[in-house]
Amino acid sequence: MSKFVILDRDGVINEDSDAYIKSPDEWLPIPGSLEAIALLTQQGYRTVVLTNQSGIARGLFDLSTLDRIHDKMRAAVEATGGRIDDVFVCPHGPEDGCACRKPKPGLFHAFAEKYKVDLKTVPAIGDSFRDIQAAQAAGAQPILVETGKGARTLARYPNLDIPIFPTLYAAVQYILFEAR
Ligand SMILES: O=P(O)(O)OC[C@@H](O)[C@H]1O[C@@H](OP(=O)(O)O)[C@@H](O)[C@@H](O)[C@@H]1O
Ligand SMILES: [Mg+2]
Ligand SMILES: [Zn+2]
Repeated sequence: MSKFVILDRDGVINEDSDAYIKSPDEWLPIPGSLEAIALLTQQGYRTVVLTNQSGIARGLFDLSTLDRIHDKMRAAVEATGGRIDDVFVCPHGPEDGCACRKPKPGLFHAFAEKYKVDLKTVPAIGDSFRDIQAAQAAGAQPILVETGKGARTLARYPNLDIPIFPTLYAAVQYILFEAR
């Protein structure tokens, strides 16, 4: 039985921007995040990314640019000894009423269906409140990191009853410790 970890992208793996990540050049890894994914891979975990990319619907970048951003992300992770097994994207905007834009759980359901996984066994690491909401709606195990928008999330919701860590690396160490 494969062990999975779900990661949000912007603000967890790479630096986020209020102006969106619109090109491969704007995609910059958060210090320690590539090493955190490598640690998961080396410990036998499969890593999937679930990400809102409303920049597509907003016309800020197109799907081929998003593919090039993800090519850069995968290459950077692999160069550090890790692997990203899959990426699930919501390309829609807030007004599109789709089922896949977090905080809705549609991306989680698409992942669980494709890999035949029981989501209650899967940690889901994010920086935004909507990441936590989507994980809870899907029955996964939400974890907040304070990178990206995480510090803002924690300031706005100081009483979150979920594991909270300063970085992805710290969150991965917690996951590995809990699983021993
Ligand atoms: O954190 P993930 O899900 O990987 O991606 C978030 C991005 O799609 C963008 O999501 C936007 O939210 P709106 O989509 O405009 O509400 C803003 O928060 C941007 O700053 C952010 O870069
Ligand atoms: Mg994020
Ligand atoms: Zn969507």
